[in-house]
Amino acid sequence: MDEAKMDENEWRYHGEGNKSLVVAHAQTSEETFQHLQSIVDFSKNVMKEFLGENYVHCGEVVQLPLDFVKQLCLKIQPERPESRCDKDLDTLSGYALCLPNLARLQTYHFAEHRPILCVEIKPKCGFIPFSSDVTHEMKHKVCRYCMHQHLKVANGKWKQISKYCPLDLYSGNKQRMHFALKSLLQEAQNNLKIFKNGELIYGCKDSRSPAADWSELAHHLKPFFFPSNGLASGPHCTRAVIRELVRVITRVLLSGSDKDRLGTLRPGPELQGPRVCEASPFGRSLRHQGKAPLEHSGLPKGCLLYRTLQVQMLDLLDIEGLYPLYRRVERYLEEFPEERKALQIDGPYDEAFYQKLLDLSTEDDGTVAFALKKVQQYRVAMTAKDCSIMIALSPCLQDASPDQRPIVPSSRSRFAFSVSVLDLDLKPYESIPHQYTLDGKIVSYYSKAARAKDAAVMSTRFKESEDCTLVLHKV
Ligand SMILES: O=P(O)(O)O[C@@H]1[C@@H](OP(=O)(O)O)[C@H](OP(=O)(O)O)[C@H](O)[C@H](OP(=O)(O)O)[C@H]1OP(=O)(O)O
Ligand SMILES: Nc1ncnc2c1ncn2[C@@H]1O[C@H](COP(=O)(O)OP(=O)(O)OP(=O)(O)O)[C@@H](O)[C@H]1O
Repeated sequence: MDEAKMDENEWRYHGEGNKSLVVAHAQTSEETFQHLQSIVDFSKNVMKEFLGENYVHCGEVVQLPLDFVKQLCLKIQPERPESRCDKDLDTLSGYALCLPNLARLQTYHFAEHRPILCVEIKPKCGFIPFSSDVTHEMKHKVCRYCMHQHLKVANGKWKQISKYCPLDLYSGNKQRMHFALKSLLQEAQNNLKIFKNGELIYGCKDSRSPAADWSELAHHLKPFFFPSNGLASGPHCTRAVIRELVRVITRVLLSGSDKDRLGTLRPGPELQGPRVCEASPFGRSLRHQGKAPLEHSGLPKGCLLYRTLQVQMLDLLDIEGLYPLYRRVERYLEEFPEERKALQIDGPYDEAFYQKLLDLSTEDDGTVAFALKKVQQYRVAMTAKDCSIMIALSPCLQDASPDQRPIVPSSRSRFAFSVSVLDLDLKPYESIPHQYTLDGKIVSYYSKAARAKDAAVMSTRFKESEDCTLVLHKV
């Protein structure tokens, strides 16, 4: 074992069974501090540059008294979902990341006494890979999210397949975006949460969570969207409130000015792959109706969805093209382990790190430098594929004087709003082999499921056609 870990003060009691006593090695406080600081640096020097400063809140590393941390952990333990309780909280280092509460307005602090609605969306990957390294034809037709749904349901992570498809949300087409948001509202999984005054009122924790209740949600939302009229309750009211919510969120998602400092990625890789996922029920229903190819109005360049998609598309090679490059870096590190620091694999995530990400060339000159650049771009892209968007909305009075604050109107009210991104810690280098294996599993499971479905459709058709089979006997 590593000599550096031979200090008994860094070990602590973990648990014991009949035969074994388990002690666990704790990271030193210094390591924890460095790790948290690298998250802040990455947000500040990379994500803020790419996504724009209005959307990214980097936070800061703070030191807390250990007693306070211990008491806090005990206090919140009963509220943690069971599925997360296998992860221990760090109660030893005394360091934590302090972030603003993004469920509140980030633009308008003096309105904090006003009620706040916050919608959190984890949109996932918004494009279909166009890389020529992709070997599975299915990956050029169906997006990863839609394929992954089948595996997640089979594994019991979620109860049923969602109709949400990220390509609909990222389309910039209002109709498709409405469909995507409604689908999220039907089957929130871990892609949608709604908070009222900071308290979670909608969204599920795991597959055991009760089914979504729209009328209860509408009851919470009604005062925001229909503040002064006595819109009756019942299904009509529920539909009206949900419709307003979907429209307002769509408007906010399409907002954002080109004038905000745009990341240097612009004009960045243009969307090359298909713009519609074959598994999206929206696309399928249009195809069945024999309607023309879907209109793609595109996202306005200033909006957060556009910027996030640009960063996601730093994954130009797909995991299939990336994995051999990762192996190249690995072989180099096996030979020269001391080079890990110089390669900046674990940071520092500084200006130099950011600058290297901007080179989008895909011409492989066989060097470790090329492989490393693509690996780092892939890690950044994966981070953007897994981040969440927080939209905070607070009603403003009809007669409030117009100023610089962004305002979104709904049919009966107006909201001051802010949009922020969260969960921007860079995906670890070590997770690349896992990504590669998972990708294979997702595609092969989906292909099997799709084949089984095709077979079922064929057999129904066959049965239907049996009704009018003519059996001709030889004479
Ligand atoms: O691989 P995916 O697409 O399933 O994404 C994982 C997420 O699952 P999801 O598909 O959103 O339900 C997963 O979400 P949950 O923890 O399951 O809610 C994590 O965000 C995970 O990131 P990390 O490994 O914790 O840094 C995510 O892993 P990464 O692939 O981003 O590393
Ligand atoms: N600054 C914040 N303000 C308000 N809520 C937050 C903030 N940061 C995190 N949250 C809430 O906590 C949840 C978990 O945070 P986060 O996604 O950063 O954790 P994670 O462990 O990185 O998650 P993942 O499993 O997606 O990797 C978020 O979905 C959000 O609801």
